[in-house]
This record gives sequence, C-alpha cells and structure tokens, in this order.
Amino acid sequence: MTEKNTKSGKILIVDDNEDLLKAAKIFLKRHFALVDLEKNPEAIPSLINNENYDVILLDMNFTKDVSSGKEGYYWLEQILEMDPSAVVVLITAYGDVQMAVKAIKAGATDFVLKPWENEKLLATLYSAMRLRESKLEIEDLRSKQKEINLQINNKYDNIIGQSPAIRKTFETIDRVAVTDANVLILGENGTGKEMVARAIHNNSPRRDKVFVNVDLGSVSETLFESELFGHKKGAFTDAKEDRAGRFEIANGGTLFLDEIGNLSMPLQAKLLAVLQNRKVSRVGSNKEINIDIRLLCATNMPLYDMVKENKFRQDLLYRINTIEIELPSLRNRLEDIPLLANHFLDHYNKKYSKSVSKISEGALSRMQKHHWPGNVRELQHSLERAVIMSNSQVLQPEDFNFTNQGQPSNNDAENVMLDQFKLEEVEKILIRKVLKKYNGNITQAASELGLTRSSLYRRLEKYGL
Ligand SMILES: Nc1ncnc2c1ncn2[C@@H]1O[C@H](COP(=O)(O)OP(=O)(O)OP(=O)(O)O)[C@@H](O)[C@H]1O
Repeated sequence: MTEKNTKSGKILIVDDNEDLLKAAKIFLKRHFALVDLEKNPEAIPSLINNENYDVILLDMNFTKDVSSGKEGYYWLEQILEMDPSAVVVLITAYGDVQMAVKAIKAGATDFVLKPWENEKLLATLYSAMRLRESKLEIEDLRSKQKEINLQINNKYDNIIGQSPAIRKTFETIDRVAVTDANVLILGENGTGKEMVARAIHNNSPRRDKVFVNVDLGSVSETLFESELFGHKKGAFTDAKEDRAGRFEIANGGTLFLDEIGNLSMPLQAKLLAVLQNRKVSRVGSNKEINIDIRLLCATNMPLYDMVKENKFRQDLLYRINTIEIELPSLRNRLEDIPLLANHFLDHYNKKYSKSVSKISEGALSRMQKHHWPGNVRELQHSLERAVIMSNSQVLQPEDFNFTNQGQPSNNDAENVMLDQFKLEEVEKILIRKVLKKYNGNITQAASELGLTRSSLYRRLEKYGL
C-alpha cells in the first residue's frame, strides 16, 4: 500500500503491553496524523473528551492473566455510549476469535489478531477510517434533518386560521399526530393538505426521522415501482446503479403519498401489496426489506365516489383511511381571509423589501366575495402579486386581479366554459341548472343527475355552489 502524501486520521491505541504500543506507534505514525498510546483503559473517557479519534484500537484484556474479554466489552460499551459514531477495532489474541465476533455484535467495527502484520493492520485501519467518515456524514445529515424538521415545524404555527372549520382540523391533528395511525387528508387544491401532513409528522414520535413526500400524480406508470421500491443496478436500461426507493428512504419515518387518487388501478394493486406486507423488494432483486413507515395520503379526488365507479380499490381505501381529515375550502371559512391575507402581506413585504402597510376594507370585502377555486394557494399568489405591483401603502380592490372564475353568471359565460370542454366547469353548470330547475331541492336534483344525495352534496361543497 502506498503511503499517503498528506497524513490524516487520528488513532488511539489502548493496550497494557508497552512493547506492542511502541512498535505500533513507530509504524503507524508514518501513516496517520496522530497516534496516541494509552496503557490504562480508565483514561479512555478523558482522552475521548479531549480528542476526536477516528479509530480506537482496543485490547480485550487488561488485567494480568485474565482472558475473558470482559474488560474489552465494558470499555467498548463505554466508548459507544460516549460517542455512538465511534469506530472501535479490537485487539485479540489468537484463539479469542469467538469473543471478538461477539464484540462485533456488540458494536465493534473489526478486530486484529496479535501478533499482527503491519500491512494488514494498516488496511484494517484505513477501512475503519472510511467507516468513521461515513458515520460522521450520517450523523451530520441526521442533525441537519432535525434542524430542517424544526424549521418546517414552525410551519405548524403557520397553518393560519381561527374559523370553527379549521379549529376542528387542528384538534384532529393534535389527536392523531401522537398515534401511528394512517391518515387520509382530503380537500380541494391549495387547502393545505401537505402542510397538514407535515404538521402531523412534526408532532409525532417520528418527528426526528425523515418525512418523505411523493407526488404520485407526477410519477409515471413505468417508473412507479423503481421510484417507490428502488432498483438494482442493471434491472433495466437506465438503472446505472443500485438505488433505494421512497419506501426504503422513509423507513423509520413518515411517507406522504400525495395525489393518491391519481393512481391507476394496476398501480393501486402494487401499492396495496406493499402496504399489506410491509415489505418491499427493489426492482431486479428478490431480497425483501422490512418497512416501518407511518403512512399519510392526500387527494383532491372524490375517492368514495371513485370506489363506486370502480376507479379506486375499496381495500386500498380502507387501508389508508384509518383517520380522515377533510380540509375546508377557503370559501367555507371566509372569516379566515383577513387573517390569511395579512399573514401573506407580512411575508411578501419582508421577502420583497416592500412596506405596504395594510389591505383596505374594500379589498378585504371583495376577497370575501371571491370564489377561490385555488383556495389558500390562490390567495397567497394574489397577495404576492399585489405586494409586488402596488405603488401605494394600502392595497385596494384594483390591486387584485379577481376573475369570476368558477362563477359564470350568465349564458355567455356558460357558453365560453362549455367551449373550453372543461369537465369540471361543465359539471358545475349542469348542477347549477338542475338545482335551479328544482328550486334547490337536493333529493330531486340528485335523482335527475343520477347521483346519490351525498355525492351531490360533496360536489356542491367542492364547487362552492
Ligand atoms: N392554513 C394555511 N395557512 C397558511 N398557509 C397556507 C394554509 N393552507 C395552505 N397554505 C399555503 O398554501 C399553499 C398550498 O398549500 P399545500 O401545498 O399544503 O396545499 P395542498 O392542499 O397540498 O395543495 P395541492 O392539492 O395542490 O397539492 C402553500 O404555499 C401553503 O403554504
């Protein structure tokens, strides 16, 4: 093995044999930046406190004529307790191999047999150092993840609202977060489903673990398995290297499957199988990996209607909906609009270094008449645009670009919508017409439309009719 040009690595050797210590130091200091020697294991804690060792070479027995290895185990435990990322290589005598194997199970990295060949010792120490580097990297990533989680956690405080409807949501979050139950979050686009999913994670016992978000709406049919379950190198043309899927990455943490209503029937079956077995195998591999995840799902689609129409599997629905949270649309909590609007005003004032001081009463009341098909996201964007564009201190109705989207009030508007062939718009127009025909009688309107009362109600709510 070639000697490194710039020496790195800090090694501590703890052994009661002075000759061995001296010989090791002479050889190892040619290869490592620091080689500390210690005869007395009692000194280990203060040494570890004062120096950041990459590898600790530790003897198994320190008392004369004792060969039980108990002391080695004891000190191994102490070291790992002080630094869970410590890399400890045990020094064992020939014949102690069984003992060393046991020690590896207890957390040691490797062992070297006495008397050792220098080159072999060096190879063991180099690979131990690489392990130390990875361990430190993982530790660093973990602490960053914690920090990110903490920052996102503040988002929980940022779920703005005081209306009874949103308070009910807060209560449900509080109640379900501490459990490990699967949660299905329903609600129109932009109502805050992802925010709620993060809030559940950040208030759960898994808060220090990962939160993995998968937008199923954007995962293509062909890449679904590879994305979610991972793949082995060579499993298909583009599989250039082994890759973990989202399930594996989320292990120990929370997996948030957004837009679950967009999944085709064959993919629903694949997802269900994994959720049932709690095991995944990477594409191209037979090895099964146990999965421990907390599952959160969200959709803006009417899953119950889709089950009736055979577009969504009932068994999958029952697996994901242990607890259900239905987020109110913005038009159903108009009283929250001033609060939300002022929150976004502050946010964008800061972001764009502007000093718009308030939103006029006129603008707020205009906002409360708007239909908000894009819900809070639309409100947020309206405020962003208004803050950027406004020259005045007070935002006026003209600063907002309100369209009457979703509220055609005359035949011309209806025809325009019909000409655009937008199914949702057509549905809205149809429902409005039938309701008018039956003077708002839901039973008669539902029967004419071929819907159950509850699915008509759901649509009325969805479209804010
Ligand atoms: N109650 C709320 N308070 C503050 N901001 C909110 C609230 N609800 C939503 N938002 C903001 O609105 C935007 C959309 O939120 P989010 O992505 O959570 O909605 P969603 O329901 O998951 O949307 P989609 O269905 O389109 O995926 C985000 O920028 C979020 O910060």
